[in-house]
Amino acid sequence: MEKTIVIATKNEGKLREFKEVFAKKGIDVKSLKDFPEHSEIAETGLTFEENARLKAEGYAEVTGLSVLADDSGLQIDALHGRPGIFSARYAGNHDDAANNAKVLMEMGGIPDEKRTANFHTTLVLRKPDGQELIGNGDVHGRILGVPRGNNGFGYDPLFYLPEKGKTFAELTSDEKNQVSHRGRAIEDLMERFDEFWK
Ligand SMILES: O=c1nc[nH]c2c1ncn2[C@H]1C[C@H](O)[C@@H](COP(=O)(O)OP(=O)(O)OP(=O)(O)O)O1
Ligand SMILES: [Mg+2]
Repeated sequence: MEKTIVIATKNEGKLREFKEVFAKKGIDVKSLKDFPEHSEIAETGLTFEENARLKAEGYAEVTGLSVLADDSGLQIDALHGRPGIFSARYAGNHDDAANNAKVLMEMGGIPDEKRTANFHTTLVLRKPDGQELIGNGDVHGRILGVPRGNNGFGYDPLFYLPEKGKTFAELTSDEKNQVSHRGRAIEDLMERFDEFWK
């Protein structure tokens, strides 16, 4: 039985979260750092699933191993679901501070009760033979007017979880993994993982 999964992301924040969760499950994970040749995959899909699949396929070619790719983003109701699949390149390309500033500017003047949003993750796990396992996860919260907290990455300082009374950036990584879109997508995938992996 093959034992290694390559986490095919260039995002250090995602990689940290995946490593924590998979280590607890006793699964050996590698990252793109273990493979010297890996140019970035263009995310030309129209959905999270299409983009995750493009990354899984692209990096499977590079590594020849089983690959897990994540496509995720923040969907803000008042912005009609934006930034959505464009979350990483909303303002600057992979510039978290610029992306957060753009969201805050666009949300200016929108009252608390209309600041609802959700984070979404779609995971595509692809075996070398092309078989796929897909997982999805969502978490609902609100967009603050002022960033709070120093943990996490991306839009975490703006994403407030009412039931915790904290933003994602104020949670420990364990706490975040228990409730986050990514944590839930991993759980969703894991429900069917054993059957897929054997
Ligand atoms: O838990 C999260 N907490 C805060 N922000 C998050 C989270 N999860 C996704 N995000 C944001 C970051 C990025 O702006 C976009 C994902 O874009 P996405 O293309 O999936 O990832 P990426 O380009 O950073 O790395 P890669 O494509 O190599 O996996 O959504
Ligand atoms: Mg990306």
